[in-house]
Amino acid sequence: MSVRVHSALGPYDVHIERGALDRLPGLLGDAHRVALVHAPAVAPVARAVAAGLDRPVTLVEVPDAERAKTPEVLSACWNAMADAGLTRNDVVIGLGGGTTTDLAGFVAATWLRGVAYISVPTTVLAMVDAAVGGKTGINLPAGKNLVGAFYEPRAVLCDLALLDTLPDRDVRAGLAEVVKCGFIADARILDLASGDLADSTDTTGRRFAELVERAVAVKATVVAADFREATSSGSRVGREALNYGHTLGHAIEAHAGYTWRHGDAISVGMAWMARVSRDLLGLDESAVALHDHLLGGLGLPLTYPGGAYPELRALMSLDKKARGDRLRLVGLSALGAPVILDAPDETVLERAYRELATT
Ligand SMILES: NC(=O)c1ccc[n+]([C@@H]2O[C@H](COP(=O)([O-])OP(=O)(O)OC[C@H]3O[C@@H](n4cnc5c(N)ncnc54)[C@H](O)[C@@H]3O)[C@@H](O)[C@H]2O)c1
Ligand SMILES: O=C(O)C(=O)C[C@@H](O)[C@H](O)[C@H](O)COP(=O)(O)O
Ligand SMILES: [Zn+2]
Repeated sequence: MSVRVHSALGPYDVHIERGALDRLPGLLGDAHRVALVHAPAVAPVARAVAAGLDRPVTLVEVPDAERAKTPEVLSACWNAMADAGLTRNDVVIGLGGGTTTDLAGFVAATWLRGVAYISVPTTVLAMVDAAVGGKTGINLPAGKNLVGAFYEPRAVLCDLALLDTLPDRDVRAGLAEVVKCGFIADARILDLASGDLADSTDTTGRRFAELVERAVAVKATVVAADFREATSSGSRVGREALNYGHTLGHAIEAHAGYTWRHGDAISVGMAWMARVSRDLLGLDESAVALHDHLLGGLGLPLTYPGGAYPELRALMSLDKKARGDRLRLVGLSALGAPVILDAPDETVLERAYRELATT
């Protein structure tokens, strides 16, 4: 099936099916050359893709995971574009997990001030989230995704067959973003996942495919309404809703030196926000328990060392939702009802964090 994303930069399709990669040759238009930026884990796929395209393809292998999202690797990619002679009508393809698609999208956004980009996500997380919606960029030691651009792909090819080699830990990390979409917008996702947690992780199954489709649909709807994350006002939430669990999650990633999986970090972040939401927004205790049941049941972490809170709090000050000295968090007043918490009570935040350590 396909989901159309109506973003501010024009519509494009996200194709979700086994065999979606077969669509790639038909998407290249008049490109003379292709730069295929890929993760090491999918190098054999990259070579097979390159062999199937009837024009010169430059393979650009980047480091694994968050080690790809650095200024040094970005600069190496720009030099690879120069060496390849990539011109304005040419195409950059990003093939890999969310780290690769975030980087490759930013390369496409910045090379010659923007060339066409096709995203081929190869992890659950990248299919349901990173490759859709136009956020591209890299990290700095000071914080997650601090440098980047909003830039849309020509198309996104979610070939579910590519998940056959994905380690179970990464399948589960990707499902963290799926249940996030359930918590903020689509209760059917919560029913589907809680209906059979083990079956939810079977990437060949029908339940899994529906979870992916629904998460992409949530993202497409949110992005269509607020592409540049600019329309939250007061407690009304636009695209920032997709950041549920991310303020603490990103701080954990930076604190851990980018050694944690993104999905694992936001799992802790959502467990924290569920408790903050209970204390400041009256979120039901049953909804908090559902967070623990779903995230914990998927094998995702719910805690981070208690002593780290002061450093995590300092890192949270650089969150993109912050305004001046004011921290702004995405909370839930109920399942499916995201709310912005502006300058929340600091004692509540710390107490909720300490509660996690004892969960
Ligand atoms: N732009 C956005 O809107 C957005 C949204 C969500 C997350 N993100 C970003 O995405 C990143 C996380 O993405 P991720 O979870 O995909 O991590 P990742 O890119 O590190 O991939 C996870 C691991 O899986 C390996 N891998 C990838 N595809 C594989 C395959 N088919 N078979 C075997 N191994 C494979 C990778 O090499 C890596 O080791 C974070 O940097 C996060 O900030 C961005
Ligand atoms: O697309 C969005 O908007 C999101 O917030 C999705 C998040 O899952 C994703 O991790 C995103 O990269 C976070 O963006 P950031 O602006 O907080 O860095
Ligand atoms: Zn995320």
